[in-house]
Amino acid sequence: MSADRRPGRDRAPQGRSDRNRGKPQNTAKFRQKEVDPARVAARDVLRAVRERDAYANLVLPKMLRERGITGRDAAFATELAYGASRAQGLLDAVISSAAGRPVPEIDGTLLDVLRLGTYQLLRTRVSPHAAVSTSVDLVRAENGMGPAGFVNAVLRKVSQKTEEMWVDELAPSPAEDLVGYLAFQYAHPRWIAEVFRDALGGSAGQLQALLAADDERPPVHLVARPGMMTAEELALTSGGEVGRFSPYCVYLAGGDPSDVDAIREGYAGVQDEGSQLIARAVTVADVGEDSGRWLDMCAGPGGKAALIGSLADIDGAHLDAIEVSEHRAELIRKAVRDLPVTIHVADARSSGLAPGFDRILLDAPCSGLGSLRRRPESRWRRSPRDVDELVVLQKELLSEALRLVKPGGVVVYSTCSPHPAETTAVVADVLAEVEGARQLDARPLVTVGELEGELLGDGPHVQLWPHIHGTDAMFLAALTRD
Ligand SMILES: C[S@@+](CC[C@H](N)C(=O)[O-])C[C@H]1O[C@@H](n2cnc3c(N)ncnc32)[C@H](O)[C@@H]1O
Repeated sequence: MSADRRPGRDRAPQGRSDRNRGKPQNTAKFRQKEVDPARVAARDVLRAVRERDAYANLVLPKMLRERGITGRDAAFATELAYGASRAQGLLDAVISSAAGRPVPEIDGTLLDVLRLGTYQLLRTRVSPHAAVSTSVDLVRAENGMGPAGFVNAVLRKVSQKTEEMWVDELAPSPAEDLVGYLAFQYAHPRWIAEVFRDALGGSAGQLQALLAADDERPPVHLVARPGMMTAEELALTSGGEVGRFSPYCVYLAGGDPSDVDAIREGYAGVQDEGSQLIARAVTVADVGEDSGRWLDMCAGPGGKAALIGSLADIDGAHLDAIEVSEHRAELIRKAVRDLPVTIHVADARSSGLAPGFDRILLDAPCSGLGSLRRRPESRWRRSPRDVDELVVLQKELLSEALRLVKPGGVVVYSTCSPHPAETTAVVADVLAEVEGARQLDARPLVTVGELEGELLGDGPHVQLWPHIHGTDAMFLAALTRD
């Protein structure tokens, strides 16, 4: 067992000076108290993320179900686990300053609780007393009195300043390093803020609005499956509001989507409105005579394949869906049940499928920098190197898409990333290499509802943004070949 994983009671307590070691501790002051299940669950999620590289948005719902945590407790656990995961960089800087040591020198199990406590102090309306005392209770129950004293001291120090005061004290100066300041303030790694700035054309105001939107809890978007129910019906039965752009979209006001009857019955699903627009774009492009051969080249877990499959069903078309991972192919099978979709577990660069498709979606594997809101911890796990590897794959997949599409057919290239290296640069490089390939204006393909004019930019591609469109930062380009 590594030193880091040893149970707390075996360790020298952190934060106590050597002088105090071995002295009897004041047990009356720290009487054993039961900690509420929401905070325990949030602490356990942070631990799973830190120790096992788990995904918070997969671990938490399962944990809440297994422990029977519902209603307000579930909402509080979600706020704490996701909020503390998203804000990790900011929280760690504050903790490190208050503890007087770098975060890697703090025991992981204590750090999880310190992050939760600091999040409550800086970013929630929980009273400072409750934020500190429940954190101390959590640590005392598991690690003992000494570590509980350390956590108590650090959090008391954190509680002496507001978030704004900590940002002023610890962030780079906005006059000298505006991107660094904004990245710190809105809890993003600096390199990601730089990528966003470049994708936004350098505007500091836009960057601030984007980082702020990306630092919020995202709205839940539902999709009404075409041919099964309308968005109006879904809005009525779910208590949500019909979306501004996608004709299938409903904004859920709150609550758990799995409580919505239409979702349980398979008439609706959870899907970002931007993803809905991209799936729809594939089906509305002009391809001349449509023989009904449609292809989704990177289909797992099947959100867009399910929407395209529903529209193919209405149009009498058929969708082939390729996915390299068997596990994710299984998820597609569940998503497209009863729809005219054939799943192929294969590498889409060499699937063996015959060319001549009318419509192809290449929703490429990407860094996911456009959907950081939905994957709370992911911004702290990504690195610029991830992007370099993905770009090679994205270009190979797009070249293959252009080989598989019929002359005059359409290839929609999309990413849930606004990173210029994964979006415009991939398209430009492939267009330069593939003879007869051309870029189309993608804007008419997503001109729907209130989405038109300035909201669609200068073309020929379309970039959606959380702070402008309320969607994930999805990119789409439309290509064809002679
Ligand atoms: C961005 S996701 C697609 C999301 C999907 N369109 C949806 O809406 O649910 C990219 C998918 O491509 C798959 N993938 C990665 N490399 C691939 C390859 N060479 N061939 C086929 N699929 C691949 C990944 O496993 C992942 O499931």
